Amino acid sequence: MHGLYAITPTFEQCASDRWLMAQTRALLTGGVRYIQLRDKSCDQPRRLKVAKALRALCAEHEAHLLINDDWALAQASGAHGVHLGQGDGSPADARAALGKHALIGRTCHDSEQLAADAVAQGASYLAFGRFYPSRTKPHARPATPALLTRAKARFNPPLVAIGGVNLDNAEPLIRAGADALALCQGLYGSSEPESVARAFTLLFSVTHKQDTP
Ligand SMILES: Cc1ncc(COP(=O)(O)OP(=O)(O)O)c(N)n1
Ligand SMILES: Cc1nc(C(=O)O)sc1CCOP(=O)(O)O
Repeated sequence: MHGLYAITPTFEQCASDRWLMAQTRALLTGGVRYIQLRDKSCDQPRRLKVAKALRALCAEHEAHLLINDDWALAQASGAHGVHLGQGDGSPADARAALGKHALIGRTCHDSEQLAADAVAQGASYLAFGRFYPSRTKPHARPATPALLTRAKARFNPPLVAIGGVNLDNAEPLIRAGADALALCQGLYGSSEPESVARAFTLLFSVTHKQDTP
């Protein structure tokens, strides 16, 4: 896993499902490789309908769909995987349900111990954050880029950095060891989503080139 990872606004925050699809299409065209459906509603029929539509859009762009919190919805919609917070059940159970190829992400906040637990339970990637103040999740626990560097040296799975990331503050996270950057506001909040996604793709490639001896 590497590159740009877009997290949808909740249904409550979306102007409409049509808007969500149009914005997602633009982000995928701009180079986003992973989409996470993050919705907190109990509207199961709508959640399934949107998940299936996002799954089809991702297929058109050879991108991956993950579902936040809910591996049963991932299974029902044919998504590629699930993102699990600390209260969302174990990666091992999700792996048993979704199979060996599923992408299973785990929130590790600012903790190497949580990351070690996630690795032991078969997580596909480790998510650390938040790195900057986040309007999407104002009370998220702060983490620092130095944690990414330590985690890079210690763990094999890819590292995802999340929280308040934008084009102006992303570079130190890539340099510190983030394989992927996960953003909600910085991508879905943009009036020019395709251009912003392209600019991130360029930033990844320039930063990696500069870091290669
Ligand atoms: C890539 C990524 N990292 C962290 C989170 C946070 O997930 P979680 O701890 O489950 O919190 P909520 O998203 O459910 O509020 C994430 N969603 N994605
Ligand atoms: C969903 C989420 N989880 C976080 C964590 O630190 O665990 S920060 C966050 C919000 C990400 O959205 P934005 O890019 O708009 O800040």
